[in-house]
Amino acid sequence: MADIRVAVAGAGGRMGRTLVGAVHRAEGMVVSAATEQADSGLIGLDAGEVAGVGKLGAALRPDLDEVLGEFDVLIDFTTPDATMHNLALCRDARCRMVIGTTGLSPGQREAVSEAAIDIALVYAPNMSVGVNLCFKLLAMAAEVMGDDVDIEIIEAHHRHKVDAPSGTALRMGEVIADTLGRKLDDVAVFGRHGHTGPRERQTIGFETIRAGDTVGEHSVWFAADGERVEISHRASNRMTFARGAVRAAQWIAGQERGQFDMQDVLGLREL
Ligand SMILES: NC(=O)C1=CN([C@@H]2O[C@H](COP(=O)(O)OP(=O)(O)OC[C@H]3O[C@@H](n4cnc5c(N)ncnc54)[C@H](OP(=O)(O)O)[C@@H]3O)[C@@H](O)[C@H]2O)C=CC1
Ligand SMILES: O=C(O)C1=N[C@H](C(=O)O)C[C@H](O)C1
Repeated sequence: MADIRVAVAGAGGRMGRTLVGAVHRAEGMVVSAATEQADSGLIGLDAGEVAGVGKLGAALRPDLDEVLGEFDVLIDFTTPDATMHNLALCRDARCRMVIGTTGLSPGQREAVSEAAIDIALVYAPNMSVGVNLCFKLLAMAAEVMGDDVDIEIIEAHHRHKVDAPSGTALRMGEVIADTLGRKLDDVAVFGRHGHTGPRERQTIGFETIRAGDTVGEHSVWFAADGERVEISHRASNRMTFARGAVRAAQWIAGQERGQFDMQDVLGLREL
């Protein structure tokens, strides 16, 4: 079987460089194209050299439309606007996508779902196996502990992160709210300050820490009187996300159309 040709969007970024390395090392896959922001000083450089894995023959281009036809799957960990631009191009060209970008607005999430009418894509705020296992554990904890506990989601990331709470924390909130029959938009409380009054049991709280080079940490408290369950995940390097994205790219190459997430890729949906 021919190698899967992968394009990496934002290949000069923290995740982009890690993804180039992960795809390069993966069996049956090649980095065939790469993009960066149009005014980036990296334009024209080789994606492999930027990622520190040696020359790969894929120069960083300023727009995905220049490399349409040169890839089978696009892996996109960039910004919401860049992802929307690439989504439209991939939809028109019928190319598959793996989207890791977080901070999408409700309208942008809707656009992802609409594009999946025509193309196959994986869209997930966290591609690590551990976090996706945690989503299952959270549903189980919410089911068992139900309305008798206070639920708080605490996340910490590096100082460069631009969206808050993290996409993972929001997805954790959605999983818990869905399990409890609550609507996250109605019960979410984002940080607290001043005279807040006592806590309302139905709320789900979000606390955000941005500090140093923290890769990504999430902890969910189910707190009752007399005991507390904590479900926590700590990523210590970005390769854990990149390896998940590579698995997603391999998996989505076998799909024709539809929106999927890492629960599908990892076979966790029916567990
Ligand atoms: N789903 C998951 O498992 C994970 C998701 N993420 C998410 O991935 C995203 C990226 O994170 P991170 O790598 O840390 O961020 P970075 O800012 O390091 O990387 C984003 C890259 O995209 C580039 N970029 C911006 N606009 C365009 C464009 N129009 N075309 C091509 N490239 C563009 C940026 O260039 P410039 O710097 O010049 O603006 C930058 O190099 C975030 O949303 C983050 O939350 C992160 C880790 C795991
Ligand atoms: O920006 C990051 O770094 C990360 N973003 C993702 C998120 O917002 O959930 C996933 C991971 O925690 C790292």
